[in-house]
Amino acid sequence: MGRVLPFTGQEADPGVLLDVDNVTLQYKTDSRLVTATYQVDFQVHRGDRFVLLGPSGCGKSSLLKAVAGFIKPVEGQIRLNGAPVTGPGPDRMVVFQEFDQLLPWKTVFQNVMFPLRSRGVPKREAEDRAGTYIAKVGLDRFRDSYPHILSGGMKQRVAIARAMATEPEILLMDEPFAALDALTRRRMQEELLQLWDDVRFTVLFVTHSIEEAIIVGNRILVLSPHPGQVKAELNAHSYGHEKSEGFAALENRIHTMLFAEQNTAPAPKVTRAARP
Ligand SMILES: Nc1ncnc2c1ncn2[C@@H]1O[C@H](COP(=O)(O)OP(=O)(O)OP(=O)(O)O)[C@@H](O)[C@H]1O
Repeated sequence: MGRVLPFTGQEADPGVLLDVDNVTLQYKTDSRLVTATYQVDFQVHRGDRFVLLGPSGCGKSSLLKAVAGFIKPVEGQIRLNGAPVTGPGPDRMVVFQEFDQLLPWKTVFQNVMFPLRSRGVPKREAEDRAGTYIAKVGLDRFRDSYPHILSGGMKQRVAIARAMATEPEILLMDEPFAALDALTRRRMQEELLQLWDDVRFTVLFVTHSIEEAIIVGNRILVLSPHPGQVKAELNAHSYGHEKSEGFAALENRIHTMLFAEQNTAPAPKVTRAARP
């Protein structure tokens, strides 16, 4: 549960679930220090489909890992429900790009049950939840199948059902559809939006596809090339797969931000679209 924050002179926004506050992330290797992101700021509200978008190497995955609690910021702080993130926790679940996230010796149903039982969810409740979420991702007929007979898209559906069944505060998705063929990827994006309509979960979604960001996200954080800094935060809540004029305009705007301005230093001033 959220804790009471010390008075800072600013009213905390009660709608904010995740607060990434001035976060710099670095990796130390034997030969050098790599700055992955520099002073990144953003806030995710409950029910947001919040997308981190930027070129390869700008630190999107690093930010997601920091939110998951796998790496610690060298500057700034990450807060969930007002409490600092100090490590992994059951309030955050990650869905990765790889198809081998599932335990190959367990069936679909057992895979979805596994994190529930290891968190102490009583058996009956765990079975109900697993069944519900397997149905929500359309895999009822495959609940007793083993992962090796499933397609890449089906495996990702199981990974999503498994994460959602734990009912985390926030679902963290790291390019979950990037390894799928174009048609399956499109179908998975639609299914994710349907699932969101149904369950209204909060998701932090990493992609380097501008199109995917606009389709999946209601908010898009555009990051500069390495080291990632915030270029802009934009609204994209009203676009689906149909490419309207608005969709194309937003796509062009983001494209210009990411590519045409690549040779200019990241602007210190952040363009932040007001929440609708
Ligand atoms: N374990 C690590 N050790 C050292 N450097 C790392 C490590 N992980 C990532 N980096 C570096 O940090 C920077 C950001 O990497 P990150 O994977 O977060 O970017 P990304 O935007 O997710 O890229 P991509 O879209 O290609 O996955 C890159 O320069 C990368 O080489």
